[in-house]
Amino acid sequence: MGREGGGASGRGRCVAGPGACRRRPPVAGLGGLGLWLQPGMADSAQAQKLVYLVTGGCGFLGEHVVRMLLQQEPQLRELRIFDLHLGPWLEELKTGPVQVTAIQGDVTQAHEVAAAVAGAHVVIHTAGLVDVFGKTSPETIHEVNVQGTRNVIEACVQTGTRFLVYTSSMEVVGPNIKGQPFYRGNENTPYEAVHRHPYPCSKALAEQLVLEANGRKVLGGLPLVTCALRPTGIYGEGHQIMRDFYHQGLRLGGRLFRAIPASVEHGRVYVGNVAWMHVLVARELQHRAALMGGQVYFCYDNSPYKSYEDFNMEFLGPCGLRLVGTRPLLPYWLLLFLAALNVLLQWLLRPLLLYAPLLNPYTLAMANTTFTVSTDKARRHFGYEPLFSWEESRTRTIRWVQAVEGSAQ
Ligand SMILES: NC(=O)C1=CN([C@@H]2O[C@H](COP(=O)(O)OP(=O)(O)OC[C@H]3O[C@@H](n4cnc5c(N)ncnc54)[C@H](O)[C@@H]3O)[C@@H](O)[C@H]2O)C=CC1
Ligand SMILES: CC(C)CCC[C@@H](C)[C@H]1CC[C@H]2[C@@H]3[C@H](O)CC4=CC(=O)CC[C@]4(C)[C@H]3CC[C@]12C
Repeated sequence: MGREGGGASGRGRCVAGPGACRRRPPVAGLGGLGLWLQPGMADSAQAQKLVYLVTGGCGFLGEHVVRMLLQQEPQLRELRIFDLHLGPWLEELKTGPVQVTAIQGDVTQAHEVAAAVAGAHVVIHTAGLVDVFGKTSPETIHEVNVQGTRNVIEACVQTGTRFLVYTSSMEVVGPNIKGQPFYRGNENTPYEAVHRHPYPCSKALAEQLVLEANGRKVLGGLPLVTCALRPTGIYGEGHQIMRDFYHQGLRLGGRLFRAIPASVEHGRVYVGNVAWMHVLVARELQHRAALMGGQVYFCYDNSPYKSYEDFNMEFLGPCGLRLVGTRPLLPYWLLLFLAALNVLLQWLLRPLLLYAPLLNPYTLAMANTTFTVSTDKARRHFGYEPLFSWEESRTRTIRWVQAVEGSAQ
């Protein structure tokens, strides 16, 4: 099979700023819901010899990757979890047969990264600053997402780690600054990937670094094998924005008001499937380096194509919320005005407090631009099939929102 890349390669320009799977269905969830098997229940008959490092392992996606590895990767001997903030839930993982090593560290500190990477066979680099709300400065976003990734690559090269999986994002491709739709596109669909916002700029630069590092000689002389996964909007247990929408709906008397036309499709993927794809890719990269090295893969599953708000209602509806209106209640120009006002308020209030509402010109443009993915590249290259059906993904997410509600009372 020839190399694939091309169209939606995402090696976009930043126009401003700095830039035969063994399936074991998880049975219990995150955050004490007990939706997963106990750690280390992977088949002990298989040789446990590999050391994995997950950066950002205490984040929304990272926690799912960590739990999925413990459950689905039989070759695991040691799992290192590197994060700026370590979660208390890590303690419960330390009782299983796999050695779980929690490392509090900062990806922007090259020596901390090198110490964590030394001796690891595989690195899954999910750590990143996900900020499209203006909470952090563009410089900090660049430092964490780009310099942090550079540090991870250099650590692999210096210490002899050969396999690196990078969590990129659909945002590396788009939506672009022109708001052009990307309708059911794949990794080769032509699209003008031009960004202005610091977050997509940083993800595009970091992805480029990772892909360009493929083939570099690591300590010992063997080549580094890298690839990048590009999730669309991730949802599922632990999704902070879903929680915010839920609480906002409760405050508004069980109602949310439609802001986006129902016809705008937004790509979404369940966190368990994104985690599963990371586990599979990390495993198969070791066997299919020639095919998979230097490649990008969108993360996809069978979640339906819907608008951002209609999709959220799949979970918030069964939790008692209602989306009011079949069309946006406010005209687009007014939303844009309010979004611009929020930017002004953010700037004015900065010396006093951090004002970072969901609505700003960037998030409005994101939510208002069709961006959906339809591809089978991951299936063809490494046999990926979603581990969770849409029904399971939906049920798990609803259960989690209900538990959030319960714990808030
Ligand atoms: N949430 C989403 O919809 C999507 C996320 N992604 C990517 O997935 C990755 C994970 O995102 P989420 O889990 O949503 O975010 P998150 O914020 O929940 O997790 C990121 C983790 O990285 C850690 N981290 C941040 N700065 C760090 C630093 N300097 N050193 C060490 N650790 C640091 C954080 O403490 C956190 O635990 C990110 O790289 C993000 O760009 C990609 C597509 C969609
Ligand atoms: C009130 C508004 C009219 C609606 C706001 C919705 C927005 C907060 C979200 C709409 C699209 C989301 C982004 C999208 O899913 C792609 C993403 C990929 C990432 O890598 C990180 C997260 C995000 C930027 C995601 C963030 C929230 C939205 C902008």
